[in-house]
Amino acid sequence: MPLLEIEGLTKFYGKKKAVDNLSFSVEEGQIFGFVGPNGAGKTTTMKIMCGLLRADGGCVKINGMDISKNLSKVKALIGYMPDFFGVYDNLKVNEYLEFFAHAYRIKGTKAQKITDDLLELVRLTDKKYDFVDSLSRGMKQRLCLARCLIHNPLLLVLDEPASGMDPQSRIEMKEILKNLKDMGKTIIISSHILPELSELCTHVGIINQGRMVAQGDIAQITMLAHGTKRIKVRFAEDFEEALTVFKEFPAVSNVQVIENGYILSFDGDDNDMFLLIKGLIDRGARVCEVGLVEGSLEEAFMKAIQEVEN
Ligand SMILES: Nc1ncnc2c1ncn2[C@@H]1O[C@H](COP(=O)(O)OP(=O)(O)OP(=O)(O)O)[C@@H](O)[C@H]1O
Repeated sequence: MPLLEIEGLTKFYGKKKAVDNLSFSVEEGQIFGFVGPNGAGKTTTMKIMCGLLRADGGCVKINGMDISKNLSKVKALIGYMPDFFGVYDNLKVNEYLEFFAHAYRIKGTKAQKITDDLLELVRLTDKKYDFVDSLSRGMKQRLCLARCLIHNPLLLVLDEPASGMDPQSRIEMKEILKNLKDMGKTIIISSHILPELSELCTHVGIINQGRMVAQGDIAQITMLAHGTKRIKVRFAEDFEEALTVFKEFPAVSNVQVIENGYILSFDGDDNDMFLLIKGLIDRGARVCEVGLVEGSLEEAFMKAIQEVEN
């Protein structure tokens, strides 16, 4: 059973259809990138899945429970980070986290221990006694992330967690999200910053005009851009004979030269890949790297969006 299951979700604002018959699911342990242009319907979908907005049609299930029938139980399973951070006059960082801990009925030394652990996780331990409003935007967003984790939720829903951050803060946020991934958290993260998502996410859903236009794991989404997988093969030293070997394999096309290697389109299965690597080694190649080319998520995104618009 998937941790999150969305089926036929629809939401209107007046006559405007913001979410249009949207369906997707997220399994435990996945990091699901929710990608789309401005106004695509990401925030609306995330708010519905966290029980903050009511849908006009369709259904959201968390851990098999229908959110419309089990709102308080489901809310306890989710940590939601909105795309804005409020103003907190005269509240210090530790007071802020303890305040939210109390809201979850976590009190006393337990609340203090959770505060300390979370501040360490989001790298704000040295800001513990600073006023929240004195923090930089990046620090506030990290604090907001810590707040979402107080009740140890099963599912984290993060709406543009790195928006408006400088490059350094974005890197810090990405490192923290990687830590959460390593801890086995299931995360849905919306973003415009596609290349960053490709490093972090295991799966991606591309949304446009309220509809899911493409979804799959990173390899499937990357394939969208080229029609096939893009593979990088590198050798310990220059190996020009590779071009002859590639010609013997119909699965290989579109070969591009890089330093000590090649990037190629590969339309084959694991056995074809084994035979290709074996073929190269048998001809004397010192193969030192074979891997999927990432970073073409941007192209897949543009392609998916264009296909819908045409
Ligand atoms: N409260 C509202 N009232 C009316 N229309 C709204 C409201 N909230 C969102 N919309 C509209 O619904 C559509 C989807 O908005 P939503 O904020 O969900 O998109 P988004 O993908 O999160 O966009 P962004 O990346 O800009 O945050 C947009 O056309 C938006 O203008």
